[in-house]
Amino acid sequence: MLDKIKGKLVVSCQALPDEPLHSSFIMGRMALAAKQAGAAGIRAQSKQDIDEIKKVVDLPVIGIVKRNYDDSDIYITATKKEVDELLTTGCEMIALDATDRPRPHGEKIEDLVNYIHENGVLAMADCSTYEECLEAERIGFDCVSTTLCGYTPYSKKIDGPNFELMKRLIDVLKTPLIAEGKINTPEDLKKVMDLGAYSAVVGGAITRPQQIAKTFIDVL
Ligand SMILES: CC(=O)N[C@H](C=O)[C@@H](O)[C@H](O)[C@H](O)COP(=O)(O)O
Repeated sequence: MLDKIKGKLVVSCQALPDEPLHSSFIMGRMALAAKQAGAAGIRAQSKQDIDEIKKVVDLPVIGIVKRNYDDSDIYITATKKEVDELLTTGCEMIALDATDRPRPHGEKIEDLVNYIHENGVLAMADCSTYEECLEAERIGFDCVSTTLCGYTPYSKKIDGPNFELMKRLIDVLKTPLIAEGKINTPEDLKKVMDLGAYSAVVGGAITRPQQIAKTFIDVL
């Protein structure tokens, strides 16, 4: 999968239950639209959505399951239960929260990564800081991403992509850096790829119409 997405765009097709497009059928059509536009991969949430997407497009999929737990703030593929759900889908890569926060039931990130690898699937680390990306590389993730930058209480919140963080990471990591999070324009995407990102994931700016409509309404 990593060869297929190198230098190319992955489109995240997600709509949670509280979003207007929440529907596996619609996520499948979003994935088809992304494929027709030339996307090299899809990032998707939930077994149901991934099963549908796999029926409609033959692109590699980064799978996640978002689920909240009472004993942890981690919600992106938090435990083995979510990994097991994803392993039934045939997704090529599983992304999981790799932030420096306790996981539900005291589960350990190293155990989850080993388990994913034992099942022949790649593992992507969704991180929020420089240090977390380095630790993810040490643990043995196949690629690391900036997905959660600005979404942990201790990471820097900015409106667009954190170019500075990406540049610092690209300079030191041997593991591919996937740029993800708040890539809101084609210019943002060009910039992260010019910095040396291995690949990039764009979500809301392509697949969340409520977010896209707001960018127009906000200028009025
Ligand atoms: C923080 C979090 O939960 N991010 C999620 C991770 O899968 C998605 O909601 C984002 O859409 C995805 O990361 C792509 O980012 P953006 O939509 O900004 O292009």
